[in-house]
Amino acid sequence: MNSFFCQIPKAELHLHIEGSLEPEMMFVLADRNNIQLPYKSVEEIRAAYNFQNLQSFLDLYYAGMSVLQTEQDFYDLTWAYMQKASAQNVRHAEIFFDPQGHTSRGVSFETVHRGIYRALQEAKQQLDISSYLILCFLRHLSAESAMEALEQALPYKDTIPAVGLDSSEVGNPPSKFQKVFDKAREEGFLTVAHAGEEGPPEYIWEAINLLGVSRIDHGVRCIDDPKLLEYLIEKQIPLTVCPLSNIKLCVFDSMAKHNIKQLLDMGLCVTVNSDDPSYFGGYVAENLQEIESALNLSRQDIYKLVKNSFQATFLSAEEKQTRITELDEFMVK
Ligand SMILES: Nc1ncnc2[nH]cnc12
Ligand SMILES: [Zn+2]
Repeated sequence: MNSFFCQIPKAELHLHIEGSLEPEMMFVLADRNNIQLPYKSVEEIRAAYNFQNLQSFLDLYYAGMSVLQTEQDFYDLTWAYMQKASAQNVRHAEIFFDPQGHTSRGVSFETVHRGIYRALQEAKQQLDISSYLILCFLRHLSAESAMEALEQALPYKDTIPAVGLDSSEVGNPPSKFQKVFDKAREEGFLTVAHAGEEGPPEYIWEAINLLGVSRIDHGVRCIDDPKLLEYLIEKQIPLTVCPLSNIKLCVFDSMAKHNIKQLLDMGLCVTVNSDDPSYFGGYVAENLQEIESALNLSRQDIYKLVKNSFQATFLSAEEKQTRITELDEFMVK
């Protein structure tokens, strides 16, 4: 790893905490909770991470989650990610969690939230990384189930500034969750949604027009709709792009064919993120390094992507500026 990509101050805005579960920890937690894994070794787990599309990944992702049972498990998972983020000079992280993936297995919302949130608070104190939590609804489940998850989150509203939408995209358009997102916005949540990862540009329009999102997660298929491109540029609606994820899930055939440089050059507010780093082979610094070499990015391109990452956060204008100043100081060193 080139140290520049580790050291440049950055924000991460698209990270599923459950997708940061490394195979080593999967074994430790399985042992601790007396769970039998269908793998004999860490190498065997990594060898299974060969995906044809989003669904083939999600099947393993939900199976992997089963080792997360106690508050301590969620704490350990989150603390491990924050240490990794600290080593890559992530200055601010906005982190997704999937409560329905846990409550459906009998783990309470409170257990999940307490473990994750405690680790985030400690990371603020000990590692000086700020963070926000984003509750994601699983779109392959019903709107009623999402509404239930929202109700469960209300007592924790002060610690969860936003809600999002993830899981199997095609066939589960944003419109399915319009009422849930209406209620979430009434309750004061900001909103984001995965859209245009595998699904069509129409889903990006729906996320904007029906769910009122502040950012689009992935969004790379906006390239198929010139009017949408124009709109995203004009409004500077950020896209949280995840290059290694897109290659592992066959959204693009190779990194050389990824459209992030094209989107950046057109003036979209694109950012680089890791999605599910343990499954896709890299955290945010590895994502930056991979696109730099495959797409011949300049230092100015990298600077712009990282600056966008701060601009696209839910931090206040003043907090954004503090971090951008730190970035500017790093660049002239
Ligand atoms: N890349 C992705 N797309 C949709 N849902 C997800 N959940 C975890 N990672 C995801
Ligand atoms: Zn994602």
